[in-house]
Amino acid sequence: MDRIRIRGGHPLNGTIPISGAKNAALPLMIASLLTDDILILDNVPRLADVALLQRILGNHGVDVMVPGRRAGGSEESPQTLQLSARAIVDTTAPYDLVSRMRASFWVIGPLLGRMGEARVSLPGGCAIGTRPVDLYIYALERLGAKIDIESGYVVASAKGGLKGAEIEFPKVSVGATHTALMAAVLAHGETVIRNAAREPEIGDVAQCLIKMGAHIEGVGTSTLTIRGVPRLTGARHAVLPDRIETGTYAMAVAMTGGDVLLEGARPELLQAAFDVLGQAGAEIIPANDGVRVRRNGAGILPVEVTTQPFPGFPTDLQAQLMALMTRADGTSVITETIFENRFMHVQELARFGARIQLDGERATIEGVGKLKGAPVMATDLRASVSLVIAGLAAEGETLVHRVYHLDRGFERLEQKLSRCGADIDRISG
Ligand SMILES: CC(=O)N[C@H]1[C@@H](OP(=O)(O)OP(=O)(O)OC[C@H]2O[C@@H](n3ccc(=O)[nH]c3=O)[C@H](O)[C@@H]2O)O[C@H](CO)[C@@H](O)[C@@H]1O
Ligand SMILES: C=C(OP(=O)(O)O)C(=O)O
Repeated sequence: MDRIRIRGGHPLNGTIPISGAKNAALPLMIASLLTDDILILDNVPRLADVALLQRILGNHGVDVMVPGRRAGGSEESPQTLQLSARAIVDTTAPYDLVSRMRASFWVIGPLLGRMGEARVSLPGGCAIGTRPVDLYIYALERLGAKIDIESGYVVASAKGGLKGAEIEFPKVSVGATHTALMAAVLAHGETVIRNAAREPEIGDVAQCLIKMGAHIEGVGTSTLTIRGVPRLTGARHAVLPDRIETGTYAMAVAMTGGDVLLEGARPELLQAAFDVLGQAGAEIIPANDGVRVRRNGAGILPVEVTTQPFPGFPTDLQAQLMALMTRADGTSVITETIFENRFMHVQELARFGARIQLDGERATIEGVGKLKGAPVMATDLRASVSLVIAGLAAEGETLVHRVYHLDRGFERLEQKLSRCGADIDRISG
């Protein structure tokens, strides 16, 4: 199995291109199930999750084509996918595929909306908590679906079609909002989703659905009003830039010192994270073609941060911030309120010599003068990249095992970092 080797201690300087967002590309690809026309998606990142979702969609009958590359194009150019769900041949999403990726469960909304039935395995994804699906079931039942759980599958049917309804989520959920939205666009009548998640990736999907002919009001707010239409058409849409990848590299620069342009990044997508980085002593400078992040000379200052749904500080950057705070001049407190078990990086960061104490949802991080490289391994995507950030600043060699987590969510990670001066490479096999 591949490993990433890092020899720490080099500042980062240069340009890092930001890829399309994984967490937008996945639901956008799933939206292709809603139409028998062609959906063209530009700026799709080359990630293991995207490849796996192509297989899952293929199982339902979706043809996924990668149109001929432009002259001069390469593996580094953003990818365009053409998705055609002319005929849905199977409404079952099987365990062996869905158990590997949380977002694949979201096919349940479009399958139910278009076909009136779906049989989808309960999902897997990063091991960061129990991750129940009660809110999805609540939303689909409100839309008139009959739901049963049978042998690990959610079996949903709506023979006469879904019917618009009031859906008020008791808790903010990204996936349940995506699912309710994608189910409601083809329902009869009006749906109002209250306490909807406001993550920018939901707005991106809503904008694409509008291009496909959906009627959606309130995009970007916590109340979405959807007037169902009988059919959607094809469209062309570019995936928005990845705010979590942006924040991750920003924290890497804050950790190592240096000056990097995050090309194509949109700062308004992660204002809360940039505010925290500013408090920590990094300079965040908006540029025409992205955002510059710089830390030259100054030490890293400790912070107190609580994860929240958007527009708050994202849980998907919590592990990376913790890695940064291991080197702060003082004690930081990070409170994780979204997932109850998202601290798997703590024991691995300790291998570098970090001092972190856990008390329920609170982590107290006492900054240390230096980290020392170590063999490490993480059980989820963002935790894995937090170990890369620690390794970039640690003395000596770090080996990050179980690289497949990183490949789920970070495109060409070692290339992007090595071009900015990091000593990092992949050991295959
Ligand atoms: C592919 C993707 O976009 N994944 C993101 C998505 O995950 P995901 O959509 O799984 O996260 P949710 O927003 O649904 O989860 C938020 C909280 O709601 C709880 N919950 C959720 C559904 C439900 O039916 N019942 C319930 O209790 C979860 O256990 C969690 O405590 O949003 C998370 C929160 O920003 C991010 O960390 C993930 O990267
Ligand atoms: C938790 C994540 O992914 P997933 O929801 O697919 O497990 C993530 O992107 O950080």
